[in-house]
Amino acid sequence: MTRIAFLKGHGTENDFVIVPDPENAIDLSPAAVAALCDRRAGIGGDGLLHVVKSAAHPEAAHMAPEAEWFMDYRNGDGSIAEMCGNGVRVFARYLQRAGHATEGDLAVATRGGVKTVHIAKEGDVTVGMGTARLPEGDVTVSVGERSWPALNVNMGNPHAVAFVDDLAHAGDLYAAPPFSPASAYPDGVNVEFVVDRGPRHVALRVYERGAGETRSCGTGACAVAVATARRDGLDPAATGTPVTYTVDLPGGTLLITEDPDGEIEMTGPAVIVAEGEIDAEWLESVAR
Ligand SMILES: N[C@@H](CCC[C@H](N)C(=O)O)C(=O)O
Repeated sequence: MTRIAFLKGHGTENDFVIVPDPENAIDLSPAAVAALCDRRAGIGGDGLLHVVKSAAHPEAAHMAPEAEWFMDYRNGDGSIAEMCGNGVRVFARYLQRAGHATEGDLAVATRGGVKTVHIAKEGDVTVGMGTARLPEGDVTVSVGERSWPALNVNMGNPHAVAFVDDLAHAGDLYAAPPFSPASAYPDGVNVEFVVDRGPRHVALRVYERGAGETRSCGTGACAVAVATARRDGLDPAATGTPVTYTVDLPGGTLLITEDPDGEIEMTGPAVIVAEGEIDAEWLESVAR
């Protein structure tokens, strides 16, 4: 029986199946990814980190001179996303563990561009997430009878950030919260529900596009920090002073700093919990 190596990891309990495949030789169709991420019939994960050399992937070859490795990120339903903030920390932790990276700064290619990750020997990992875009346009997010205005924040991937009185008002989040206008997010959106916890301290729940409600979302935490800073009248570009928010998620806490040049840094844990082998015949049988 042919076997394919995998690992399992998480960042603030946003969990991933990791498939090392330097030469991009494994056919990871959307169906194969969804089967691997299935929590009952597969390994289980909010998403999958396909670890490929940039030079070996058509979407990343142009980044190869800057970043040897490409994070080919997939959502748990098999769809493709531009960026995953928790995933890129876990990706870097895997590269360190596998001996492909040492402590210090590491450039990682993603669909959202090249990100610089700072890896310590153990403990937290910090990643430069780039800048946030705040596309114009009013958006409303609903759950049952309740609805809220939401701020549009793009971290490479789309987010709608809604401030609520109580995180329980987001309900059971078994389905994607409807938004309007329907044209606001042609490719879907990640929705964050946010409450205040104290000065520069918030908590959130998130419904992730392609995964459902998850225990954490790194790009979501960055979007929330930027949205909250603007709501609070804090703009590092205007004051020349960095702003840091503590963001509590169901699975842990992330620290998000926005610099005066708009660059956002995220710090949080990245843990590898297991490694094993996938039965290649099973994968083949579920791949189509
Ligand atoms: N969990 C991720 C975000 C993953 C992608 C997202 N579901 C999307 O479709 O945009 C994170 O930590 O940022």
